[in-house]
Amino acid sequence: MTALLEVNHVSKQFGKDALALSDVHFSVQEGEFVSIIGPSGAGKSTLLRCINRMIDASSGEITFDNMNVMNLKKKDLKTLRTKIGMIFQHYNLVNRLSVIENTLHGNLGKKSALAGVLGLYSQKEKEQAMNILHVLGLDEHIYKRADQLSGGQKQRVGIARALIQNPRMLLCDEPIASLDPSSAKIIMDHLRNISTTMGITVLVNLHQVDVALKYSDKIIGINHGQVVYNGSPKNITKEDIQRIYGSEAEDLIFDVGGIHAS
Ligand SMILES: Nc1ncnc2c1ncn2[C@@H]1O[C@H](COP(=O)(O)OP(=O)(O)OP(=O)(O)O)[C@@H](O)[C@H]1O
Repeated sequence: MTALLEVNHVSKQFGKDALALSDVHFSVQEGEFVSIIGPSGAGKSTLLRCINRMIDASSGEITFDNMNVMNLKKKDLKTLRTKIGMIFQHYNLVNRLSVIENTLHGNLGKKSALAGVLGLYSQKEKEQAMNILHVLGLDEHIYKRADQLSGGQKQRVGIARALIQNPRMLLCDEPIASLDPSSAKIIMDHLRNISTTMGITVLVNLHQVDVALKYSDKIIGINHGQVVYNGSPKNITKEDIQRIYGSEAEDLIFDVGGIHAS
């Protein structure tokens, strides 16, 4: 396997005092399913936002698909963003548009401004959208307005919108934080399936340690902006969870009863 994403010694400073990321270093292989876990304020969202250049890291180097992310100019930045599909906690759908229109919106980045404004999509694009919605179990909702869907259905539309870009990687920022456990399971199963059967790399921020351990090939544990665990979920120990979560760890260790102290 080759590394699709390399994060080398990346730091992010907000203002004078807030060091959100400190010398963060890890790589993600093509097709891997990687979860980033850590307590609130650890730097998980900041890290994802640096990877797709929603914000600029203060120092270090990020390489994605052989592109030097931190030095990209406008046109190449657009290319980067078509290769990285984003999934958000609050879905970020356009409520008044239908499921298929929201899905097709994922292709806006590849269109001219005029075609985008007029909502001009080819028959091929529409067929691709239908196929993706079918895979995600949304056949019967294709023409419904987004605001008529449940949270779990909305998140599946969010995934469809990301997939239509034909991305190399999905970046998912707390994709199940607003969902009930059964909807959350459906979303995680789809994300895992996307990684396994489509070969698309998945990098996901999660609050739920048990879910991260169950679905991931690799866990990146962050505490106070630093990577304190980088490895297989199979090898993670009670001490590792304590290092990642500090004082919050006791409750979580109870949650992940399957792990044992080293
Ligand atoms: N725009 C900003 N300006 C100043 N400080 C910020 C900004 N964004 C984030 N921070 C700080 O950076 C640190 C990391 O925040 P971040 O949102 O990345 O954490 P997180 O691990 O995603 O937290 P959560 O799980 O609660 O979403 C926090 O101390 C936060 O207050």
